Amino acid sequence: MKLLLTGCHGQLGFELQRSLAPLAEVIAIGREECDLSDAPALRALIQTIRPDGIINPAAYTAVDKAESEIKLARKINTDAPRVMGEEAARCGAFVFHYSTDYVFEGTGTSFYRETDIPHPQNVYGQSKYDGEQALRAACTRSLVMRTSWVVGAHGGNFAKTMLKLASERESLNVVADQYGAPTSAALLADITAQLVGRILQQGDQAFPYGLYHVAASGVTNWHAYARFVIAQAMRAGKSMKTLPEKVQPISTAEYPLPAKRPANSRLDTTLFQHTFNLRLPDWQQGVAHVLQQIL
Ligand SMILES: NC(=O)C1=CN([C@@H]2O[C@H](COP(=O)(O)OP(=O)(O)OC[C@H]3O[C@@H](n4cnc5c(N)ncnc54)[C@H](OP(=O)(O)O)[C@@H]3O)[C@@H](O)[C@H]2O)C=CC1
Ligand SMILES: Cc1cn([C@H]2C[C@H](O)[C@@H](COP(=O)(O)OP(=O)(O)O[C@H]3O[C@@H](C)C(=O)[C@@H](O)[C@H]3O)O2)c(=O)[nH]c1=O
Ligand SMILES: [Mg+2]
Repeated sequence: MKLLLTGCHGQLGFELQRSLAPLAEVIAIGREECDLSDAPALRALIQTIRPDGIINPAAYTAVDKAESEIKLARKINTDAPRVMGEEAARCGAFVFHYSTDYVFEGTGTSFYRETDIPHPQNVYGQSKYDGEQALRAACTRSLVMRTSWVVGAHGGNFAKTMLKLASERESLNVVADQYGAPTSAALLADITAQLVGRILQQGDQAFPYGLYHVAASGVTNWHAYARFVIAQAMRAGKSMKTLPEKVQPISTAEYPLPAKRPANSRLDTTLFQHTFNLRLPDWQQGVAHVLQQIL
């Protein structure tokens, strides 16, 4: 089996290179090999490689910058998945794709299910939602995993930002009214490999393609998450200028940014866990493991 893996230098792409390696021949591409905003180049590449499967963790993930780079965000997050779906359908390949909690409006406190209607509040979220739809419409053999707050040892993320800021400043202000679950890139990569392995062994006649919510279990907010990360770093012997109790809880209104974030990013993962008979560990486990690697 031959797999085409995009975004191989990103958080998730890096972990997928590891987790997919024992299963198949993996052709891992980064921006150097193919600029995903160039649809004809992407089409040509897929036609040349003729993969059995496309795994697409590549995305435009700069949430605030997307507000002013709308066209580019749409090319990468909407048009590229559409092209992948069209070309996969043509060569009989399957597509695994990732999406985000930011497709939801984020009101209330209940856990979002796959049947809830998205209502993105920012350009990134809209471009990712449109990408899910475009891919699903173009290719029935596509699996979309919506996840949240991805954290990995390789690449940029909130936890690393907090470690850096806490080593430089005496105190930090972090929003305490946005709720969700940090999900480790390694967990998503391991799950992806499990599912690819099933297709490899059993074929995909009965494989339940579709849309699933896949995030670590439990819930936190960015403020509590920041405190957790700093406390773990101190336990590992790192000196921090900001002590966990010096991380001040603030409201979203007190931290204005170009892109509006959902206050509620809770994802209900029941459908995924039941369908695939896999369990999703608590967010703390994944974050602790990432921190062990970083620290
Ligand atoms: N990060 C998060 O918190 C969350 C992410 N997701 C989704 O999960 C998936 C993986 O995210 P994550 O690994 O964190 O993302 P990263 O930002 O870490 O990685 C994305 C990768 O995509 C590549 N890329 C961006 N633009 C292009 C382009 N024009 N051509 C080729 N490659 C490009 C980047 O390359 P380069 O390094 O050169 O920029 C980067 O390697 C994405 O679909 C994302 O939307 C979902 C929920 C939360
Ligand atoms: C750095 C910093 C951020 N914040 C706030 C801003 C924001 O509301 C929240 C998170 O900040 P970030 O900019 O790191 O998070 P953001 O880039 O919005 O993270 C999102 O990325 C995309 C790709 C996704 O798909 C989402 O699931 C989510 O992970 O923390 C503070 O309150 N204080 C700070 O010092
Ligand atoms: Mg960000």
